[in-house]
Amino acid sequence: MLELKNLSKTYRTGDKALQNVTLTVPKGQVMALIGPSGAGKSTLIRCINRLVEPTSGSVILDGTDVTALGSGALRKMRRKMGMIFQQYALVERLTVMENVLSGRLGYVGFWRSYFRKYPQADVDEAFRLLDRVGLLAMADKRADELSGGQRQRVGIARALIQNPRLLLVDEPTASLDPKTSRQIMRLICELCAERDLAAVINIHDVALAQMFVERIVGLKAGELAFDGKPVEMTEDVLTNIYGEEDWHATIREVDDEDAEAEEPVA
Ligand SMILES: Nc1ncnc2c1ncn2[C@@H]1O[C@H](COP(=O)(O)OP(=O)(O)OP(=O)(O)O)[C@@H](O)[C@H]1O
Repeated sequence: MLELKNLSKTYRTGDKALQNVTLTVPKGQVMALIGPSGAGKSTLIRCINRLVEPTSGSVILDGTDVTALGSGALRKMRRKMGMIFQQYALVERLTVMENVLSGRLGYVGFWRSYFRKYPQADVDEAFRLLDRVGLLAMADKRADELSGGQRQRVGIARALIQNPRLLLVDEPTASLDPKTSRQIMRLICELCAERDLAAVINIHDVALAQMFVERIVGLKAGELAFDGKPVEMTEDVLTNIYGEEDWHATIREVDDEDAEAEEPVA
């Protein structure tokens, strides 16, 4: 469904952030992207929706070469890619509902969105999504009244109201406590499963990635250094990606019972 072919990015500064990255993400697959700071994870995610222009190579989504699109077609294509950010990127003075509805901006006309006159179907869907992410009672609260975990749930609902085919998720749990981080990862993975949505999740926490996703890709200095299942993530693999350390405590013995024992999101 998503294909990256020899994707490379060299910034004007000469930094080779990505070098010949080739990988395919099938429909419905949730993939975690790990790697040390500066390995190119954010660059890769941003090259997919061309917030960063790749220097060479291509990004194919549902058979369309995203890298070849003009600006109008790119705008339409971006509707298919929901983005979830580390710092949530909410409009603080707007309500939870308004923030969720802003995910429809790519669909409704300028004046309609300017006057915040969203179609009733969008409003109904926003209520459904808020219910699903556990925030229905908060629909009228201002974003700046929410906790980090609640903000990220709004960010998730805003990405989903776009009705995307792919979720691009940049460090969704970096600002959250360990329990909330698990809840957010679980929610993202459950929603992807419910909607047969593919996701690329950029994440520093290797154990958290192992706990929830089915595939982990490791980047090192802009190149693919690992592509496999969570159970294949050994200490040697981590040493290759991050360098020499005692990785024993980081690596999690993954088994299905563990994942099932987690309590569901309230
Ligand atoms: N706008 C930019 N201009 C120049 N160089 C950049 C720019 N953005 C990133 N880089 C460089 O590209 C490389 C990859 O950066 P990137 O942010 O993609 O890594 P990352 O793996 O996401 O790091 P982190 O985990 O710290 O967010 C780094 O060497 C970085 O300095």
